[in-house]
Amino acid sequence: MVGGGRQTVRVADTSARRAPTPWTAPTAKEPVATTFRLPGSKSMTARALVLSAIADGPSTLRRPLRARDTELMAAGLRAMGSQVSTLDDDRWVIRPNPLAGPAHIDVGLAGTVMRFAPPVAGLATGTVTFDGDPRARQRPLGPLVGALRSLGVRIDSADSGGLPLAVHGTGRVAGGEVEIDASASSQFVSGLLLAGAAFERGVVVRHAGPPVPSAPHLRMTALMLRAAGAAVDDTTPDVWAVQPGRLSGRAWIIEPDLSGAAPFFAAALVTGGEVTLLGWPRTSSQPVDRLRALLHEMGGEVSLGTEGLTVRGTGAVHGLDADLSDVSELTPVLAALAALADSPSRLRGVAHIRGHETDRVAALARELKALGADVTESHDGLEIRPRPLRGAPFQTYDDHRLAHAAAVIGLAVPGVEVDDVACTSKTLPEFPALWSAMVAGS
Ligand SMILES: O=C(O)C1=C[C@@H](OP(=O)(O)O)[C@@H](O)[C@H](O)C1
Ligand SMILES: C=C(OP(=O)(O)O)C(=O)O
Repeated sequence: MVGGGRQTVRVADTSARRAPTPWTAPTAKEPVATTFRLPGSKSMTARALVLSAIADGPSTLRRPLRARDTELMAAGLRAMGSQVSTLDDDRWVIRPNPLAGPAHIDVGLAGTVMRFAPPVAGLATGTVTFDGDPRARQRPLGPLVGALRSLGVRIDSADSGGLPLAVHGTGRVAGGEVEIDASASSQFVSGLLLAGAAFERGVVVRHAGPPVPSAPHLRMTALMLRAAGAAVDDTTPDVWAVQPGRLSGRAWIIEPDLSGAAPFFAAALVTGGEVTLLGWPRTSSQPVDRLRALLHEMGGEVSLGTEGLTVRGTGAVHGLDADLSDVSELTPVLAALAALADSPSRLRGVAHIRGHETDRVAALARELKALGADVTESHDGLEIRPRPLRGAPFQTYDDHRLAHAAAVIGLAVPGVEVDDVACTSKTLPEFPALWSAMVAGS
């Protein structure tokens, strides 16, 4: 078989199948009242790992996220020669080494690993192969592979342009200007930029196509590159430039994960309770103002105090009409709130989440309908008209954020039977324990 005129890769299927863990989502008898800590942001941990692996000195990550996605990133960088010590939960240490193959990287189901690691592999000497869970082979990757090829990296791919891949690194990437359609994922752009300072001519990425989602994640990429010493120009819409140059090793302090906190904050709204996330920074690279506005529109209050970020529910949950393209990770939890609201909702602008861990638009429509909600699916979102809900089986499709959505509904609807809560290990292995403790305390 030949992929795009190039040799197609065949590597062993490395997907580790877990036994599913069924879970009855606990129902809240009282308003929740909890103050809790969360591990670091998945997105910041992934970026800090990549930047540290191509820096010119050692780095530390304080309060990183230990979860499947970030462990896979650490393992992938290790496979290419970086020293990545993750023994201490609070402090990971990365010592960069010359990157080299042969190596194999299991991306699991992590968009960050499948989009951020191949550009780094282009900088290695030798061949680095990539594969992941069956669903990872269906997630969009072709535009990134095409962009890397035009920047001078030799890559074999599946016919689709996606996984499995073999990146034949030569120890150098010419870099320069490249055009890409990044409408399927902002991570294509982030991946090119994160490695771009180490390309001989740096990189200039021009997006052409429907709008790029997840603008806050692109700002996070630019911010963290600058913090590592890179010169980044993101002043022109849809164009990002990173000058060639050395990156410094540094101490990264990882913020708590705002998207991971979203279901807990939603619990404050559903139960009319109060939830505080400790350790929230004064200034954040995550879209906290947007979350504040969305939760406010749905009936909650968000405030930042000395203790942390607090969300209070008022007892009422209102419907929402919003374009979520910049915060699409929040769609499953907001859809769950919408199903419990006192008025209809329209969640728009998220066509690209059909390429996330599962087709989230279709999966949410199907599972919310199974609970009795009146849902219409459009190409780029959902219309949700609340109706009385009933307990029923709820399938997660290996998607951690589908499990979060089920948990939120379960607070108010007894008998939501989640087929596999262990899929939350992708970004927050502690989820079931933290959730049950929150509800038990209510
Ligand atoms: O760069 C990142 O860390 C991420 C970017 C977004 O990806 P998409 O732009 O593909 O939605 C987001 O949904 C994902 O969870 C994390
Ligand atoms: C879309 C997500 O993940 P990924 O980084 O795998 O794209 C997510 O965590 O909601």
